[in-house]
Amino acid sequence: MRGPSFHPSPQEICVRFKCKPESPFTGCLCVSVCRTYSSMVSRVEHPAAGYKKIFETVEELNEAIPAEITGDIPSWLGGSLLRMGPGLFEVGDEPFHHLFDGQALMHKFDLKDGQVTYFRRFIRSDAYVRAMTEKRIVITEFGTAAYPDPCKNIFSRFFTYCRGIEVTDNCLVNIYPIGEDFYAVTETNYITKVDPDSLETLKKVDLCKYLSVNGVTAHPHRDTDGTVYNIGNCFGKNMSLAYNIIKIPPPQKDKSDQFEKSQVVVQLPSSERLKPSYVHSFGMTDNHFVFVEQPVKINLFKFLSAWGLRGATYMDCFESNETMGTLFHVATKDSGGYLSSHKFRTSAFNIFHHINTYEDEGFIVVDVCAWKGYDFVYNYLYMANIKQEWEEVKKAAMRAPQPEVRRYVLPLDIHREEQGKNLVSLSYTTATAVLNSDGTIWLEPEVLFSAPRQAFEFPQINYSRCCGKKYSFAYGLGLNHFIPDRIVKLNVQTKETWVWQEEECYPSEPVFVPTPGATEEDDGVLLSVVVKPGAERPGFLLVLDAMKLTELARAEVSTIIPVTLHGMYKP
Ligand SMILES: CCCCCCCCCCCCCCCC(=O)OC/C=C(C)/C=C/C=C(C)/C=C/C1=C(C)CCCC1(C)C
Ligand SMILES: [Fe+2]
Repeated sequence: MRGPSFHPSPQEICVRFKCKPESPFTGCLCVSVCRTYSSMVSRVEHPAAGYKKIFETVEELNEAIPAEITGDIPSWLGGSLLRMGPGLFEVGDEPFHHLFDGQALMHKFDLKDGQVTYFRRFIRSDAYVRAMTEKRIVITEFGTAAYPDPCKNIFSRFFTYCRGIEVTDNCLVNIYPIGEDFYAVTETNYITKVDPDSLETLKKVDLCKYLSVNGVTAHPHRDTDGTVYNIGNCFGKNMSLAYNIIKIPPPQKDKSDQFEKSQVVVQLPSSERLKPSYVHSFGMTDNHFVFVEQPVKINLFKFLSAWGLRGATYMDCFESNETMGTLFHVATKDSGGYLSSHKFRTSAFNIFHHINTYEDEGFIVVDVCAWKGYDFVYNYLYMANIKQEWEEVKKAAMRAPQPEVRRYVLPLDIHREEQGKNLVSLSYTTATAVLNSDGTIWLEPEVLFSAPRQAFEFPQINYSRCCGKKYSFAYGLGLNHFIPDRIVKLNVQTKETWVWQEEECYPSEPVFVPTPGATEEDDGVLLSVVVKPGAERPGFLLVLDAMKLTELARAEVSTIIPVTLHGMYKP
């Protein structure tokens, strides 16, 4: 299998060994050893279906375990890679059905003095603790319904329903700092304070106590002073619907509670009554917020009524709007003004991750990981889909929306007399924006990367240097029919790509860590947790040179590490 799978295509050369494509695919150095090549497109097949292992339950660890290192870890790299993901995929004989349901497991690779250790603990959320105590799924998760306790009599079961549904606090999606504290998060109103050293669960915080939001994304933005911005749905009084952008200030001199000082800074109206769009991330430049209102909708009527129904889940409340296309909203950051005078529109796509957003010569450039069409991508992420045999996995992904990295360009200064013309005059992009007679602006993107069923997802950038600024490099996880099987670097200016890939290896989102004092944007390393199921030590922390995407080191442990979604590096 290995030869054909890893050989470069005729347009590519192997960056490590400079092998040229040969026909047939044999006898080339890169066939047996090359792990890096200069194309994004994967031709790797997974007939052994080793990826199933990353979706299986593991036990937490009582103490950190040592890793065996090969290669050289840069001496300046001392800190912790913290990551979140599902780690318990069933409770007794009750399975969690969706990828985003498993109970939150927090992972930590510690790097210190050339040594690496690995540790993991489950978050003691109410969802987890009660599942462990009652030995059943007690709290409804994203795609799995909790059923009432069969031991309770009919009256107490009735009252359980009448109390309404308990919103999940299963913080499996991400971890980030607020002030000096660290929070594991999902997308509901509950975030969980954790100790990043011991991985202990410290405190559950209900954001509804402080802010008018029903939940916030797991992808906040952070200013250099530590101010945290985020966006969430708000189902207000009289069913008024909005997307609220919130601001949590940095630690206060008087040590007062930051949450007490948090506030809604911008309110963006929902384009459809009773049906706000699902929001997973947003863009932030030095002066603006950008929110993309996608055709994946939360039907509030279903949301409020479905909870009374036996077996309903969050997934049951989503629906697609087949006619609205996709809307871009822009708001100013400082004065909290909403630029409502212009409506930016384009055709339908799903969006989960913004890559970066910046201002240039009076335009806002918005780079995103897009999935074409209005069909909800999460419909394809049920465990029953992604744990199938490889041929079935591929068949299911054929029907799903197709991924593409896109650049949209929004003009800020618009004049009525410019109707029908392309308003984008940036020299380096083919993206267009045309003013219509009804005052709306129709956007067409520039495609930065596209290959059938090969996604560039879970994007990362050199955040501290480039967030909100013109930049060159994005790093991402390559999904092959939804299976994560490579790490990719994309030059968003030239569209050049680099790939790290190894047979039977399943990596995670690559986290960029800059070299101290670096002058180049891509001077640093990428950290990714990789699973290699058949290996003697099947889990490892991979350290890549972010410039060349070549391996610097790996630190292997003798345990499988289940799939992780997002995380951070704590220096
Ligand atoms: C790492 C490899 C994974 C392998 C396959 C991945 C394929 C991915 C393809 C697309 C990219 C998608 C990225 C999504 C990443 C992610 O982490 O998503 C997790 C999201 C979760 C768990 C969302 C939970 C949201 C909830 C519980 C929302 C609840 C609510 C409503 C639905 C409406 C009312 C408000 C409320 C309660 C907040
Ligand atoms: Fe995400």
